[in-house]
Amino acid sequence: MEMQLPPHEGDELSVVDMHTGGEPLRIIVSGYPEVKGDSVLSRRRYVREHLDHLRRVLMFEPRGHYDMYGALIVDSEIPEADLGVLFMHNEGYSTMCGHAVIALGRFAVDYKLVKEPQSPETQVNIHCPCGLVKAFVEYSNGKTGGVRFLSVPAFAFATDVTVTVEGFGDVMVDISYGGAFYAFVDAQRFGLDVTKSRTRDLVDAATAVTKAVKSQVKLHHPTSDDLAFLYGTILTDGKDDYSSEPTANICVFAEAQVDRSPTGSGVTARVALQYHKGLIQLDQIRTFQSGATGSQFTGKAVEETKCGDFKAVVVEVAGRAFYTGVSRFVQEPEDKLTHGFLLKS
Ligand SMILES: O=C(O)[C@H]1NCC[C@@H]1O
Repeated sequence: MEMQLPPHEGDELSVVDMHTGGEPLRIIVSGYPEVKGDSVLSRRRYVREHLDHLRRVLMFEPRGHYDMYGALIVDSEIPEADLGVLFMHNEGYSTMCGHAVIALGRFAVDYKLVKEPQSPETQVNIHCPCGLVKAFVEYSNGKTGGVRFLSVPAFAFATDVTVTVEGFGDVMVDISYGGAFYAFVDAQRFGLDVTKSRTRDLVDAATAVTKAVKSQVKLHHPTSDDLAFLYGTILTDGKDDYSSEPTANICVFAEAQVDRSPTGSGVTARVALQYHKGLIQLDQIRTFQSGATGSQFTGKAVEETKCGDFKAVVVEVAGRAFYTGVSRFVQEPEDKLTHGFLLKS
């Protein structure tokens, strides 16, 4: 049978679906109207104000689900960028997404968004809302493979900050930036284990921390106010001292959304924190494992730098993404649920 849709009205939205370490990435390849703006950050503001209905169509049910993640390719104002990108999730638009960069690196080479691919690696410069991220995609015999990327300057924002968390009392957190801000807490503080506890319990604890930090700590980013917000909380297994063994974490971001991957921007922020605390040296590789799926990324600090007055590091994160399919989505005018919905949790 030929896979054609019956006659329908309206524009189609076409996507390529991938996953990185189990975390979905829906890459929107056509069907979006023009995204106005003179910078990637202003385009992020534009989609939030004018095109948010399309995020709900593509991320929410019946086409997506509570934990769906998306990427919209846009123009970049940086001449060396091969592409600009906006990230979307269940609550809005993030500023950095490492699992998406790993998938987009492969996608950009496979879909010819970069000039002549090079072996053994092809460089893809991806302009994320947080800045330019350089991805390096394994390429040989016409096939793409694993991807590593170099982060924007990442820095420990504050360590040992006490916040009062509803249901848990005073909790000490570290706050670090890896293209987005995260709060970090050892899951043992809540009597939880990131690899064994029920996901719902981990989400409840992490969400309570996020709420507390958002209301009790004022964040600041040296280059833009658009970047100065807490994206989520990462619960860890506390194994921050250098070891060749993997260390596990689980990231709860946006509106209690759970990352299936080890979280590329979270690994970046966690490496910056470990480096700041003197627990790792430059070029010392650590393996980070997702508490949700067991999938792994590696991370290492490769260079000292500055971000405003903060001492920062460039972090290299590596992982692998896979294609899962392509879809063409339509919206039938009579369909009352066409605009997307989420179940109340
Ligand atoms: O890998 C990452 O950085 C992301 N994954 C979902 C949440 C973060 O944006």
